[in-house]
Amino acid sequence: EEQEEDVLRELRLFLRNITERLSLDRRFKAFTKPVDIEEVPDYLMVIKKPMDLSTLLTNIDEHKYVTVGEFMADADFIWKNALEYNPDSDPMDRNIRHRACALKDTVRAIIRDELDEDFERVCEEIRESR
Ligand SMILES: COC(=O)N1C[C@@H]2C[C@@H]3O[C@]2(Cc2nccnc23)C1
Repeated sequence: EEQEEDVLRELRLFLRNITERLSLDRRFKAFTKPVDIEEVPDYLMVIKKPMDLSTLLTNIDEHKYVTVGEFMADADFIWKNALEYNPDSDPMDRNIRHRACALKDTVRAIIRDELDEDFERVCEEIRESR
């Protein structure tokens, strides 16, 4: 129905805006592109679902997300993967884990501050109807 497509168009605009703002934040540079498997050959042995900000953007444009909750589930893989793959006490691992935690908190703060609960409920009704 046309009104539903209007809602999903607005959802994609909201999700692109969040994703682009995160991509511009220098703290999150390590999360902007997929981890380079040639540079890190064991990455896919440890991490079963790689995710990054550019892939989120592609998914948005491919209409993968019908609710903010579905987007957040993928966004969560970005920081969860970083905590899992970089667990050591050395400064490099601690630094990327700090940035991963900042990413988690920043996504949640933006959504708490900028997502209307009624809008997400309409998206969830569309998801259940399909
Ligand atoms: C989200 O980013 C990450 O989880 N990582 C883990 C990898 C280990 C380390 O840092 C990463 C890239 C890299 N490339 C070459 C040599 N060592 C590294 C980025």
